[in-house]
Amino acid sequence: MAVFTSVSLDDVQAWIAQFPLGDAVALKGIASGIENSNFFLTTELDGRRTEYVLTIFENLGFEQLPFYLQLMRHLATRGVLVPEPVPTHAGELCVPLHGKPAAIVSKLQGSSQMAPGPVHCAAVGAMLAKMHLAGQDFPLHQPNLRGIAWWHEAAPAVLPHLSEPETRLLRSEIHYQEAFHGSDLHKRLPHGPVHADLFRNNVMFDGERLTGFFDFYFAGCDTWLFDVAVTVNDWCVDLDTGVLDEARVRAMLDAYHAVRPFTADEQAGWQCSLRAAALRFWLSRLYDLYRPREAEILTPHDPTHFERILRERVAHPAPGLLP
Ligand SMILES: Nc1ncnc2c1ncn2[C@@H]1O[C@H](COP(=O)(O)OP(=O)(O)OP(=O)(O)O)[C@@H](O)[C@H]1O
Ligand SMILES: N[C@@H](CCO)C(=O)O
Repeated sequence: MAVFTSVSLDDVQAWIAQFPLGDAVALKGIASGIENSNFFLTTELDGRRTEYVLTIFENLGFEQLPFYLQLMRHLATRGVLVPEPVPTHAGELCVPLHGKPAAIVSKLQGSSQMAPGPVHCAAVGAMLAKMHLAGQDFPLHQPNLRGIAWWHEAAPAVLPHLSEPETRLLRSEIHYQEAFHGSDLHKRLPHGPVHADLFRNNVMFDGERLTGFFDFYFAGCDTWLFDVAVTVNDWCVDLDTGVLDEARVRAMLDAYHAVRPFTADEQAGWQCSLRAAALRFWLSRLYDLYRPREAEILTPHDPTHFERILRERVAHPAPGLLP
């Protein structure tokens, strides 16, 4: 989206007094993204101009936001490259603007790399491992809100819209994942705060230099392996076929492993996790496509892309976690 809530520079000039950022001197709506209203905000303090991102949360409430914003802050202070939320004079990371929760975070340099090569995948893998380790002592807990409990809620809403082969695939995969999620193996997988949506459009690069992960608003606690699987399923696929590109997979996994070595249990759970990650986005895209909407205008993402990826992961084993 873009901008659901319209905000003028005048509105922000009064509002920004609660932050230690000086004056607001420019505000520009950002025309991508589908969840929130985002703006580039320029402030001036002691003659120095700095750019930030102002986000107005359209669907998230004040009760969920501390997990995301505190997590970003926790990670930033441990050297993980993520936007750092700016606290108000009173120490709040999130305050109302036009009646909705809003936050100011630091602006990452660069742009998204939408045609990544092995060098980009290696940088993402290494930073992801660093992020998982840095999140280990994060004190807040929130489940992955798009995890298996949500799959059980969402499936009945989309099933009436599906063809016979789609219905069979969805039912059988949920059944398969219930067994995996209920297994002792799954309980032994290392877990903690995960990004859970680390797609190409949620990472910034300046050339080959990774400048940060952003859009933490699907983060939650889950297995680290699930996060790796979500990331591989987006960064390392041929977008037309869903087939994994071995060179990119190896680059990402080897770089991750060099920072945080995979366990034997993770090797055993890898193929199941790739399927879980494909199912999660197939289902959320179906749900966004079919659920009744109010006045909201959205261009839903294509669910068939993740149906193809899921069928591909079921049919062919992916490259292993270790070479
Ligand atoms: N901290 C940041 N630094 C630089 N640019 C940012 C930052 N946060 C957001 N952006 C820019 O704003 C755009 C939209 O942000 P984001 O993807 O978080 O929006 P969203 O509505 O949550 O989107 P999505 O559709 O991915 O859920 C990004 O593509 C990026 O260009
Ligand atoms: N990354 C998600 C969109 C929500 O951020 C998708 O591609 O379906």
